[in-house]
Amino acid sequence: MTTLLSARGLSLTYPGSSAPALDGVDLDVAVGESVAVTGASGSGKTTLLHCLAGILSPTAGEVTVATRQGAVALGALDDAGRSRLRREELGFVFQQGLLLDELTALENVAVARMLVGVSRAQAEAEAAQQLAHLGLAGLERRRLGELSGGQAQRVAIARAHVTGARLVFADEPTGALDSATSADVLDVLLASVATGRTLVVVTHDPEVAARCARTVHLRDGRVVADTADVTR
Ligand SMILES: Nc1ncnc2c1ncn2[C@@H]1O[C@H](COP(=O)(O)OP(=O)(O)OP(=O)(O)O)[C@@H](O)[C@H]1O
Repeated sequence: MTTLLSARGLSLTYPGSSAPALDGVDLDVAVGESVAVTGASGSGKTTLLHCLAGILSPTAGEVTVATRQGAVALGALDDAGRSRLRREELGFVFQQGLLLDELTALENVAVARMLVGVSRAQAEAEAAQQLAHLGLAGLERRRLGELSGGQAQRVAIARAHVTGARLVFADEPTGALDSATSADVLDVLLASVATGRTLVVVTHDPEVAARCARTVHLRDGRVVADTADVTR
């Protein structure tokens, strides 16, 4: 097992809060795993995802990511370094947020490559290829608002994948979708796991969790169950 992501003793207390949102989480994620993070509302799922991805800095503990340049401790990076690591190494699929309604599908995907210095022409060529791969050929010039929820999530996945990210974080990626469209979006995410990507997905949806190889369950900011403990 090759570890891609490792968290040790992760704790985070938000300013002004008396209770920790995360309380001593240890987690190792191996290359090629699909991990569902579940738990009741307020149990710390999104906070954990954001700490694992370097969006939030924990109050205590450390996250290490195996990048293409070797192992990197997120705590050793400054804000700019963490932003760069996110752009170059990680993919994000959130329920809403990263995509811009006023841009076309193609532009929304291409921007992820342009942010790392790739020319517009090259970025758009790569974006078109990624969109076609995810079944969106012919819709490249549609603005996001002209796509269905499921199509928009495919654009988000294309954006996460176009960078070559090996590690994809998804936060309630099917939260706004009906069950047939949810299953379809999950098919796309899991197909990418079958080709070697690693997926960490925060979800309330038991069907999403059931289709992931592993479930990590949080309560009050702690891991209280991890199916890897049973299967390893
Ligand atoms: N920016 C913030 N400032 C203060 N407290 C916060 C902030 N974000 C989250 N919290 C608190 O931290 C705890 C964990 O929140 P978090 O969003 O991680 O939970 P969650 O499991 O993702 O919840 P949900 O399923 O409702 O999205 C909650 O008690 C929440 O109220």
